[in-house]
Amino acid sequence: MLKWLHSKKSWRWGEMAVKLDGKKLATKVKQDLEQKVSNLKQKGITPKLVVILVGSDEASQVYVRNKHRVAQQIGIETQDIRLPENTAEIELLQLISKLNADDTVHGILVQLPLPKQIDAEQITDAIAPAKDVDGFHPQNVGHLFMNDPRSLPCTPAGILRFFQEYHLPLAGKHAVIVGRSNIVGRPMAALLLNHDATVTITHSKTKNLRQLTRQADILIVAIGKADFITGADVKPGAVVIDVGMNRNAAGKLVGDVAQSSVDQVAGFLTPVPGGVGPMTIAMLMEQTVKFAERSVNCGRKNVSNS
Ligand SMILES: Nc1nc2c(c(=O)[nH]1)N[C@@H](CN(C=O)c1ccc(C(=O)N[C@@H](CCC(=O)O)C(=O)O)cc1)CN2
Ligand SMILES: [Mg+2]
Repeated sequence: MLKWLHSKKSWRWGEMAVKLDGKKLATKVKQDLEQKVSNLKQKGITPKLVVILVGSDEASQVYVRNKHRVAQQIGIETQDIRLPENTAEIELLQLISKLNADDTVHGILVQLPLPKQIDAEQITDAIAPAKDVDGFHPQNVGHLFMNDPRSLPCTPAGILRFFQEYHLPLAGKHAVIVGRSNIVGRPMAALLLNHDATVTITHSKTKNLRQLTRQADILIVAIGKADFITGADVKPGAVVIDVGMNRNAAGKLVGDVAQSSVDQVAGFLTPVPGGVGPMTIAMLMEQTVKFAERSVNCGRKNVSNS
């Protein structure tokens, strides 16, 4: 654990929130992974991640490019599969089936969102649970909810890592999650529950939502609305995690939290950009390396390197 990451300082009234630095933490995770990848390569295994992008969504292209860049920095082999916007669901299913059977591939990721003719649920169901680096397969979701996680969705995993690295306690704390998506809100709730937090999930139909957020020791906001949470909605000293990524009128990337007002009230706060986002990609790399390590333990070698 690196000393510079975690502040032992406790928050006091009138102080600005301590920034939870996702860029720094992601750098540390990636450095640790470089060593693990090098160890694997000595055993004849090169971790391999396949990323599939269907269509030409601009933001997705940026995220996918970043995934390949970070993987290559660490020494993970990647395969970049681009399919046209009008790809039929069956074509994607056939591709996944081939990749499931390929022993050189440790992780398969289909970038979301998908074009409307493709049912994302059919696709996540088709990826072999042992290669599901996104943790979206129902089997992996079930294991997570039974407190026996096999593969974690990357954004919640990255959020959990902040708590661990900054020594922020979870047991007995009241965590309020704003948003109930399959990618963030629901798995986040399971993960926090597994760490003994008391969890409330809120969403668009929740009555008196702001009364709940004001009671939160830990507030996780993933609702997709700029400035949805302000300082008035936050308990003094709370840990606030901003998962939002919205473009404001000036085209600037902003979260779901009004950062300048929440900064005055919260004890700890993730910035946007540079908070949760970089950790999502770091966790994807960690999961890919874990799957490759697991393949060693199962006696499955990476054929191209063995
Ligand atoms: N199959 C998946 N699809 C999607 C996921 C996912 O986890 N699996 N999550 C998001 C997109 N995403 C990764 O895929 C992602 C989004 C943003 C970032 C990030 O680092 N953001 C930066 C800012 C980037 C910018 O300037 O635009 C930050 O917050 O600092 C990483 C990953 C939906 N799809
Ligand atoms: Mg299904």
